[in-house]
Amino acid sequence: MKTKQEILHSIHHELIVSCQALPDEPLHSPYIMARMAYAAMMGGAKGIRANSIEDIKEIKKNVNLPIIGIIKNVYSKSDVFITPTQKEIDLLYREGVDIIAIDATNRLRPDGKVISEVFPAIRKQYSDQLFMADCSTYEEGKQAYELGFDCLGTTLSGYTEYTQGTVLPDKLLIEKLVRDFPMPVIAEGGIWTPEELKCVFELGAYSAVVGTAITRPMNITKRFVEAMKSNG
Ligand SMILES: CC(=O)N[C@H](C=O)[C@@H](O)[C@H](O)[C@H](O)COP(=O)(O)O
Repeated sequence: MKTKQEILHSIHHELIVSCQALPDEPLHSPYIMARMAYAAMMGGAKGIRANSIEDIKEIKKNVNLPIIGIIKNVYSKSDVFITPTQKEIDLLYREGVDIIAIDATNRLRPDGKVISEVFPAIRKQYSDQLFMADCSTYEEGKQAYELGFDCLGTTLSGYTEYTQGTVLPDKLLIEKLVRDFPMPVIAEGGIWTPEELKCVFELGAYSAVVGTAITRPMNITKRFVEAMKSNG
């Protein structure tokens, strides 16, 4: 089994590809996500971000790369949907993923608590597990650093009510987190081009996750169609 340091080292300055398709997306299927992950590996990715136990199990059969695991679950009365409760964390831990990513925003979770109330017990219970904090702001990153997360992600910038409209990738957030916190900062969210990927690394990102631009053909098609229309 790899140590925490070995896992982090293996994704340092490397590309992680997010292979996700929710039930309402055209490619929703563990089989397809595993093929996506395999293609990403063949293309040179050094990590996979994946959602759900079903997808993770299938990806593991096909790909021998570190996995950032999440479980997206929508509960009523809460906007937190990326690994929102202890239940999803337990499932991911039992399945075994290299890094568990959790919503680390300041929003109320389905259990009525905020991350600063729930994470200390999780950190204690699963001391051998790497945790990534999916943040949307600098303050959330700071708090996650203080709470003992192992790496920070910019995943939720642009996706919380108070960050809506942020231009992605959120270069300013990446830059500030890198500057102030001596821990891996993973650039994630809205990286669409190789140039943008290069740029986030120049800003000091430890590694970067690219999802939609590689693994969501419907959205990629839309971009082409929209570009075509806007050019008359
Ligand atoms: C906000 C949210 O739900 N983000 C999710 C997090 O796991 C995924 O749907 C994204 O695809 C992933 O973050 C990668 O980002 P992008 O697809 O922009 O490269």
